[in-house]
Amino acid sequence: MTLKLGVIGIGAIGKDHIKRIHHKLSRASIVAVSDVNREQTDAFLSQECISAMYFENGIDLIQSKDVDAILVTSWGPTHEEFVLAAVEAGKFVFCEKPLAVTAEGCRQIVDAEIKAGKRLVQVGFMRRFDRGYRQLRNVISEQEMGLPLILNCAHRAPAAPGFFGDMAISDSLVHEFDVLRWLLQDDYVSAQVIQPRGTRLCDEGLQDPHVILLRTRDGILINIESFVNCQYGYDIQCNIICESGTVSLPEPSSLQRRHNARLSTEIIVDWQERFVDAFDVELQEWIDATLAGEMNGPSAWDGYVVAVTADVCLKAKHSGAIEAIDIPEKPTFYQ
Ligand SMILES: NC(=O)C1=CN([C@@H]2O[C@H](COP(=O)(O)OP(=O)(O)OC[C@H]3O[C@@H](n4cnc5c(N)ncnc54)[C@H](O)[C@@H]3O)[C@@H](O)[C@H]2O)C=CC1
Ligand SMILES: O=C1[C@@H](O)[C@H](O)[C@@H](O)[C@H](O)[C@H]1O
Repeated sequence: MTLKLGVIGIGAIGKDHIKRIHHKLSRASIVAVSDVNREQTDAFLSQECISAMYFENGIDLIQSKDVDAILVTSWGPTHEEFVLAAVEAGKFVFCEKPLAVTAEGCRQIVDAEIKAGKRLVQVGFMRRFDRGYRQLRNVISEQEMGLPLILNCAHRAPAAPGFFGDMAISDSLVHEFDVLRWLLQDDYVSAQVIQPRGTRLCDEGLQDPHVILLRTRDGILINIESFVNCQYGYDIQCNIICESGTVSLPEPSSLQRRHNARLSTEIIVDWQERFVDAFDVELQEWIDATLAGEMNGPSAWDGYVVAVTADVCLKAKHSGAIEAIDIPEKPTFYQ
C-alpha cells in the first residue's frame, strides 16, 4: 500500500521533504500540494517531474478524499490551524516545528487530539532520529557511566537575520529542548538565561550569543550556548558528564585532508546537511507507522512541553531571574 501525501508549504523544508519522499523514501507518494505562492510551487514540481494536485487552501487539501495524510511545512503561525483541521478530519499529520507558536495553541491541539481519541500528530523534532543522539540515549539509559550530572551543549549557526531576536530560543533551541528531555527521560523545572558580551559580527541590535541554564527534575544541570552568528559554520555540540565518564555527540563524518602542511576536516554550514540522515529516518518511520495506523514519534504533548519551556526561557531572558518551568502531569493518553 502507498500512503497518499498532501504537503502544505512548498518552501525550503517542504521542498526538501518532497524530494526525499519522491526520490529516496518508500511506501508514500506526493499527490497534493498547497502553497500561497503558486508560481514557486509549479516551478518546483516541474523541476522535480512530480505531478500533484494543487490546492490554493491548505484546509481543502486536508479535507480531500484523495489525501491520506498531511505534512505541514508552512510558516510556523499557520501550523495550529492546519493541525487542528487534520485532527478534525481524522488524518495523520506530520507538523514541522513549532507545533504552534504559543503554548496555548499547542494545548488546543493536545485537547483536540485527546477528544478525537487517537494519536494523529507527530512534530518534526528530527534529532531523535539522528544516529548520534540515539547512541547517546542508549549510553544514558543503560547507565554505562553512571548517572548524568551535567550537559554542555551548543547550537551554533554562521549568521542570523536581525529579526531573529527571540527566535534563537523559540525557533532554534526548541530542538535542544526536545531532544535533551527525550535523551535524559527527564523534564525541566527551571530556566535561567545569561547574556555574555555580544558579538559585533551580527545585525544591529541583535543580542548574540546567549547561555541558557536548565535544571531538570532529577537535578541535572544543562548548559546550552546559543550562538547564531558564529561565522564559521553550523555546529551542534552535546557533551554529557556522568558519574564515571563523559560521552559526546559525534562530529558529522568528514574527509580528513593532509595537504600543504595542514591536517583539516570540513565543517557543515547549514541545517539541511547536518541532519540529512535523521530527516530521512524520521519521515520513513513516520510513513511506515502511519500505514500501520500508529504514531510513535514526538507527540503533540512533546510539542506542548517544548513550547512551555521556550516561553519560560524567553521570560527568563527578559527578567534575568531563574524562572520556574511548570509542566503539568502528562495525560495518560500520551503515556
Ligand atoms: N526541522 C528542522 O530542522 C527545520 C524546520 N523548519 C520549520 O519548517 C517550517 C517552514 O520553514 P521553511 O521551509 O524554512 O520556511 P519557508 O519560508 O522557506 O517556507 C514556508 C512556505 O510556506 C508557505 N506558506 C506560508 N503560509 C502558507 C499558507 N497559509 N498555506 C500554504 N503555504 C503557506 C510559504 O509561501 C513558503 O513557501 C517552519 O515552521 C520552520 O520552523 C525549517 C527548517 C528546518
Ligand atoms: O529548525 C531549524 C530552523 O528552522 C532554524 O532556523 C535553525 O536555527 C535550526 O538549526 C534548524 O534545525
